[in-house]
Amino acid sequence: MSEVLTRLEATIAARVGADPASSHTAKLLAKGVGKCAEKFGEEAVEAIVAAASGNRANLVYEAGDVVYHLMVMLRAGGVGWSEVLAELERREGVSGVAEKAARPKG
Ligand SMILES: N=c1c2ncn([C@@H]3O[C@H](COP(=O)(O)OP(=O)(O)OP(=O)(O)O)[C@@H](O)[C@H]3O)c2ncn1[C@@H]1O[C@H](COP(=O)(O)O)[C@@H](O)[C@H]1O
Repeated sequence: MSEVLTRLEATIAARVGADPASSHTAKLLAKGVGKCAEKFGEEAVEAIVAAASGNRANLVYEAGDVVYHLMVMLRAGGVGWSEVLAELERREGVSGVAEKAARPKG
């Protein structure tokens, strides 16, 4: 599963500076991290609506959009997927209550 995300991250990286007319990723990246974050938020809302309405097929589809737009936003924000994985690994075995105290401020 994570290989798909690794490939997707590489594809997104390869779209930096590409022609926005032929690549949705290039179009988003060219607009900057703010627009990428906005799109991520929109896709998250669509996934929320699918989940809340009990539409399983839509939820799977919208979750795909959410993950793709998360990866684009991370790229625009200069964060590598390996950093997110390292953060998840760090949390393994740590209780959610203790984790809250480790959250970055601001
Ligand atoms: N996983 C995705 C993916 N998921 C969703 N989308 C696109 O995200 C867009 C979301 O729909 P919207 O209506 O919100 O977007 P829009 O109307 O095109 O854009 P706005 O003008 O409204 O901002 C659609 O155009 C989808 O095709 C994706 N586009 C690309 N990928 C991956 O990225 C790869 C590279 O794509 P390109 O950058 O387009 O070559 C693809 O092979 C895929 O692996």
